[in-house]
Order: sequence, then C-alpha cells, then structure tokens
Amino acid sequence: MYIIKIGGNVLDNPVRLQRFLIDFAQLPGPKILVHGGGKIASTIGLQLGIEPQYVEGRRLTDAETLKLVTMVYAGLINKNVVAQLQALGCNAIGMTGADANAIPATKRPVKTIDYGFVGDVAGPETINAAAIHALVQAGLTPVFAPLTHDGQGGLLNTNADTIASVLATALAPHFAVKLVYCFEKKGVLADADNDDSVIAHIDLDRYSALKTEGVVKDGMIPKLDNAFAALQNGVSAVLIGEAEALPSLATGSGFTGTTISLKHG
Ligand SMILES: Nc1ncnc2c1ncn2[C@@H]1O[C@H](COP(=O)(O)OP(=O)(O)O)[C@@H](O)[C@H]1O
Ligand SMILES: CC(=O)N[C@@H](CCC(=O)OP(=O)(O)O)C(=O)O
Repeated sequence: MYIIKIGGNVLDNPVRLQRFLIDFAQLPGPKILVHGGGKIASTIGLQLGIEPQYVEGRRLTDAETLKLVTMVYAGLINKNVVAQLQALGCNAIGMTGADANAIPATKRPVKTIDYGFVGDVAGPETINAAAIHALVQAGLTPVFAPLTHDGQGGLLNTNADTIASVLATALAPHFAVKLVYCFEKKGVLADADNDDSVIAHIDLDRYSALKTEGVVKDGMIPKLDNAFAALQNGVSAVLIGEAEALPSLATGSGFTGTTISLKHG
C-alpha cells in the first residue's frame, strides 16, 4: 500500500494540488493520504492576528493557535481535499487522529520550551491500525489531517511528516508499505538553490554527513528522521520527491527524486 504525504507548499498552490490529486486518485491499490498545511494555517492566522512561531520545525500551539489549526487542517484543507478526490472517483474519507481513535498522542511535556498543544505519538503500537485497515479493506481512502488527540477530549497538533511515518509503521504488519513524501522540490537537494541537484540515494551514513555539512537543514531534518524511523520499523520503502513524481511510482520506473535506505549497497 502507498502512504503519501503532501506538503504545505503544494497544498497552497491550487494548480499543483489539483494535478497531484488527479495522480493520487489514479494510484492503484490501497492508499492513504496525509496532508500538512502549515503554510495555509500561518497565512490565515496572520489575518486573524495570530503570529506563527516555530521551534525546530514544530509550531508553538497555544489555545488560540489550536483553534486555528483545527479549523484549517480538519476543516478547510481536509474537507476540500476529500471533495476533490470524490470528484475524481476516489472514495476518500477525511480523518483526524481522534476519528476512530486512529492516533492517540500525549501533550509534549514542558522542558525548556513549552510547545503548548503539540502531540507526540508514543509509537506505532498505539495507533488503531485495525480501524484504519478496516476502512481500507472497505474500499475507502483515508485522508489524514495532522491532528491527534489526548484521550481526554483534547485535540493536539502533530507534524504531518510524523503522522505519515507512524501510520506507515503501524500498517507495515498488514501491508507492504511504501511511504512517499511529496513536496514542492524535486527531492533532497545537494544545493538548495539548484532544483536539479537531486541526491538520488541517501543512507544513514550519507545523512549524517549531509547534516554535518549543513546541506540538509530546517524541515528536511525531521522529514529524514521520520523516513529512517519508518525503515527501521518495517516499512518497505521510503521516497522523497516532488508532487509531480507520483505517476512514476505506479509505473515503477523513472522516479526522479530521492530514495532513502538504511544502507545503500
Ligand atoms: N537539502 C535540502 N533539499 C531540499 N529541501 C531542503 C533541504 N534542506 C532543507 N530543505 C528545506 O526543507 C523544506 C521541506 O520541509 P518542510 O517545509 O517541512 O516540507 P513540507 O512542505 O513537506 O512540510 C524545503 O522546502 C526546503 O526549504
Ligand atoms: C506541531 C506542528 O508543527 N504541526 C504542524 C502540522 C502541519 C504540517 O506539518 O504541515 P506541513 O507538512 O505543510 O509543514 C504545523 O502546525 O505546522
């Protein structure tokens, strides 16, 4: 099965998003879509007087920001993506981690930084894989917003790359899972300013060198951490590429992005 994550810069571009959803709808076999939307939440937040604040790629989520991201992720983005997929003949069902108790989490403990209502997922074993499996077996395509819940009535904001990685790991005992991170660039780049400098393969050794050299930074660090965590926990393959690379996955050839492996032979 495919678990595809789509990033915020593509979600914010109606033309690219529509093209991506057409390709996603056509992917054969069982599949799950996980969407981000950080960029849209920040733009709408600013219109409401809520200043976005991030520490190490995670949004500081106070009570007002939690209301904002709930409206934007679970409402505006999730329901529009589901409606667009329905129009493309893909029977999508919108989900947060609260729905079907799919993804329980705990509020990140306050250490030096108080992240507010940010949820950490304890591990893939806490995911309700049986419920997600049942939805997929019923022919539905779950579309996850990046929200989890604390089991006490509260929603929590959780990075969408992490959601994709833990879902992939939790479903690995049921399916051979391919996890694909789609975003606005062609892959992991050797030179951030050169879109054609895609690094075709990254293994753990190369990753550690790329981090030391400062080639991989910002949002790419949690993305790669999540990618390796998935591979270490039973996920069959992890790919990072542009949204437009989706059709090459179905054909199995011509993928132009970055393939992640624990050890590249
Ligand atoms: N070596 C690199 N190659 C590509 N992108 C990189 C690299 N290092 C840092 N980045 C940054 O990582 C970002 C992707 O992470 P993020 O913003 O979390 O993506 P997403 O939109 O998928 O959530 C890119 O937009 C880019 O600015
Ligand atoms: C806790 C935390 O940081 N949550 C993220 C969830 C959205 C997300 O991950 O969106 P992208 O994939 O588009 O970046 C945020 O609010 O930005």
